[in-house]
Amino acid sequence: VAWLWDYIFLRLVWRPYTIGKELRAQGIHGPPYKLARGSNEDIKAMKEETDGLALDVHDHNYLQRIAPHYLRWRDQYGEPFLYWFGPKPRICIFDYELARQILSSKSGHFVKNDPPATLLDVVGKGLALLDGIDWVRHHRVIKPAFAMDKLKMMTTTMLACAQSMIKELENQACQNKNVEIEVDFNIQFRELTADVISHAAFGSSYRLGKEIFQTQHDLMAINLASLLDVQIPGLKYLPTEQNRRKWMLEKKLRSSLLQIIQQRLASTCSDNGNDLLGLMLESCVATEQGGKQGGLNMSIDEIIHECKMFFFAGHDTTSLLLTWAVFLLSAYPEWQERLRKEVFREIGRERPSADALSKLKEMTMVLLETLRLYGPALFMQRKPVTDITVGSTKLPKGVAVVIPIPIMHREKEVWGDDAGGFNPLRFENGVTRAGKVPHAMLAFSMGPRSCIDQDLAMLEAKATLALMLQKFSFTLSPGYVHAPADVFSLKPKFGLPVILRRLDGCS
Ligand code: HEM
Repeated sequence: VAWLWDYIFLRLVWRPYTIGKELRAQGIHGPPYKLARGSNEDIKAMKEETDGLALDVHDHNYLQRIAPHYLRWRDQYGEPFLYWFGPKPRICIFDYELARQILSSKSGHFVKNDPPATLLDVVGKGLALLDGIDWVRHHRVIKPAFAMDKLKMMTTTMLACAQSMIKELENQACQNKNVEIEVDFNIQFRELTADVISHAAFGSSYRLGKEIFQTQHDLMAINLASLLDVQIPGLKYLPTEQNRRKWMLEKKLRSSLLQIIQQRLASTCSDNGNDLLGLMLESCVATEQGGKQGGLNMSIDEIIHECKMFFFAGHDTTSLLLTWAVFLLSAYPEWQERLRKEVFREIGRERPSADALSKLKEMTMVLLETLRLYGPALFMQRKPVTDITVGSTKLPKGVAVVIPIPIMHREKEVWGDDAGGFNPLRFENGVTRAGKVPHAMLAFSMGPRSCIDQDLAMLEAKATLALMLQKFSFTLSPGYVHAPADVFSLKPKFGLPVILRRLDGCS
C-alpha cells in the first residue's frame, strides 16, 4: 500500500500538480500534464508529423525534424517553458547566460539528470553520468589518458587506421580501371572510429571491439524505439520477445568487455599499458592491494561501465563529426578546394604529423562550423539538488533543465543574421570570438563537465580529412536525402552516400 501511495499518488499525481503550480506562479507555462504519459504522446505525434520532411542540402534548419515540440511550445508558451517526460517535469531554456550559470556551476548544486534506465544500460554509468565524489574519483583516473602528449602518441594509431581505410578505398576505386566509387561515409566513419578507439584507447583486438560496437548499436536501436512509451512498472522483467533480445545483447556486451579486460590482465600483469584501460586497471589493481593510490581505485564493474561509455562516446560522436564535415564539404565544393589547398600547402603529400595538423587553420574553422550546425550532441540536461534561483528563475529541486544546443546555435542575437547559414569564416578569430558571447559554442559543452576528449576528436577528424583531401575529391551521391535525425545524437537518417574520385587517377 505504501508503494502504491508513493508511486501512483505522489509520483504520478501530487508532485506534477505541485511543481506545475509552483512554476506557473513564476510565469513558466507549458503543455498540460497528462497522467503518467506527461507530454510523451504529443512529442511522438509531432515528431511523426515532421519525420517525412526532407531538406535541400543547403538548408541547415532541420529543427522541425528533430525538435518540433520545442519550437511549437516556445512559440506557444514563451521561454523558458515546462513540459513533462512521463511524470517528470522538464524546463527547456534558451538563454545563454542561464545556460552558462548552470553549466559552469562548481558548487555541486547541479547534477546530471538520470537518463531513462533503458539508455543507461547501453551507455553505462560512466564519467559523463556520475556526480560528486564518484565523478572526482573517476575523473582523476581518466583525465591523464587524454593529456596532449598522449594524444600526440595516439595520432600515429589514428593515422594508421585512417590510412588503411583510404588505401582500401583507393583500391576499390581502381578496380576495373574506374576512378570513382560510391561510399556511405556514415558507415565508413563508424568503422574507422570504432577501429581507432579500440586500438588507441583500449588496445583491444579490432574484431572484439567491432563486436562491442555492433552490440551497443543494436541495443540502442531497441531502447530508443521504446523511449517515449509509457513506462509500466515491472514490464521490463517480463520475457517478451523484445526483452529477451535485449537481455541477450546486454549479456553479450558485458561478456565481450570482460573478455577484453581479462585478456589485458592476463597479458601484462605488472604493466597494464599507458592507455585508458591500462590506467583504470592499475587503479583497480591498487584497490586489491589495499588502495595504495589513495582513493583513486575503481572496481571491475565500474571499469565495465566506463568502457561502455567510452566506446559509445568515443566513436559515435567523432564519426558523426566526420560524417557531417564530409557532407558540408561535398555541398560546398569551394570550401573543399580551399581545404585541399591548405593541406597541400602545409603538409604536401606527406603523412601528416600532430604538429602539422595543428597548422590547418581553415580546416579547424570548417570543423567548428560543422559542430555549430551539425554538432552530434543535441540536448544537455542538468537538475538542481536543492531549490535554487538562477537569474530570475527559481528552479525547484529535481526539476530537470534542458539546454537545446542546436536551437541555441541558431540564435540570431548571438550568431548574427547568417546564423542559419554555413560560414566557417565566423571562426576566423577563434571560437570565443565567433558569437556575441564568448561561450556561444556549446558543441562540447562548457565548464567542469565539458567534453573530456575534444582534442582527440578534433585531431582525429583533422587527420582523417587531411588524408582524404590528399587523395580524393568528393560530391554527394544523387541518392543522398538530407534528413538529419535525432537518434540520441544527430545522424543522417538515410546515411551519407558520396561519390569519391581519385585525384591522381589509376595507373
Ligand atoms: C565530436 C566529438 C564529440 C562531441 C561533439 C562531444 C560532445 C560532448 C558534450 C556536449 C559533452 C557534455 C555533455 C553534458 O554536459 O551533458 C561531452 C562530455 C563527455 N565526452 Fe564528449 N564529445 C565528443 C567526443 C568525445 C570522445 C572522442 C570521447 C572519448 C573517447 C568523449 C568522452 C566524453 C566524456 C567522458 C564526457 C563526460 C565528461 C564529464 O562529465 O566529466 N567525447 N562530450
